Amino acid sequence: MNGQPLTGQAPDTTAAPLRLGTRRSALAMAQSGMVAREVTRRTGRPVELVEITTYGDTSREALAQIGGTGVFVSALRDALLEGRIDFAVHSLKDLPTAAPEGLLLAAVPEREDSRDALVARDGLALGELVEKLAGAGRPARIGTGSPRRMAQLNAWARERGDRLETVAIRGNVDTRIGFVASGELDAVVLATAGLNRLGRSAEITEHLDPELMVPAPGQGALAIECTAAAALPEGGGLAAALAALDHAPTRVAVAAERALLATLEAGCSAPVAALAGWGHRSELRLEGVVGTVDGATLLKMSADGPIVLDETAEQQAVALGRALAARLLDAGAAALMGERAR
Ligand SMILES: NCc1[nH]cc(CCC(=O)O)c1CC(=O)O
Repeated sequence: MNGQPLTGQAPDTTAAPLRLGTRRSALAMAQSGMVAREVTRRTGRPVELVEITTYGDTSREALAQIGGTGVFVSALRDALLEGRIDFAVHSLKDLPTAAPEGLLLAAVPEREDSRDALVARDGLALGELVEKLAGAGRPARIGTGSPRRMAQLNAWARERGDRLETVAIRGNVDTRIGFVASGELDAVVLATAGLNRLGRSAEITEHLDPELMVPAPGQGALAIECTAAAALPEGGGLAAALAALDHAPTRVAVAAERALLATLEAGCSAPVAALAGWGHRSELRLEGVVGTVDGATLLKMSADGPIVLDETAEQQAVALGRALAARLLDAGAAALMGERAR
């Protein structure tokens, strides 16, 4: 392979390549390519990309109608369980919270920027955009497919007494940004991490402060998955090799975010946001948000826990996430259940 890194081990070309299953989207290919290079750099094993087409890639139905983003994940998991690939890379925020049978979360690499990003016309930030259009006598039209982003955008506008209109969109990054370029929408909101990985960070007109827009649980982080059998002696050391890419502080932080999500999912189907960050002296601060899509109600709470980064760290983080979810439910999160859950 060209562009071999100067550090790390040279690929052992005598070993059979590890097969990394990936979706064909530009973002999935970029993420998989990065992980493939990192696995080779750290283990010396060559990695080949195997394209897996998922129903979510070919269907034009709304994601909600075909069962959420889990559809992107399940085709890769089937390929793992059928032995067609050795490992897979997912966006962690797309992973269902239920632990899959027969599979192993081999590594959670260090998280990219977790913030959401605004891509707006004329290089404008959110406040400027809304004010400029108010002057023109109409609300800003902002595209996002995410109820979580809609809820927080609408809550922000309500608080300021400004008007904006959230417009449901889906499609890949090109399609979404295209709505702004074409003038159909005034802005779209996307994950910063995805844009960075695609080399499109120059198109971001504002990084949305988590004060305004708490990201999705796991946003900006990747998940590297292999079969549980890869950790057994006959697995050839694959699980241990992949574990070299693990970043414990990220893994523990997203464990707290996902525990909050899992607990809330059991009791409520409202938009959920969660972000855990490390403070001084191994303090993990978890912030959780539950709201209504119209932004009329937004419950926001946080919890701090000193966490020892030992082998129980994930369990400590899970306990923190569950405790915060319980407080949110007590404060009325359960009552925010959407129509579908009724
Ligand atoms: N829902 C799709 C999805 N899954 C992961 C990312 C971005 C990368 C990440 O969050 O790690 C995106 C696109 C987006 O939300 O803009």
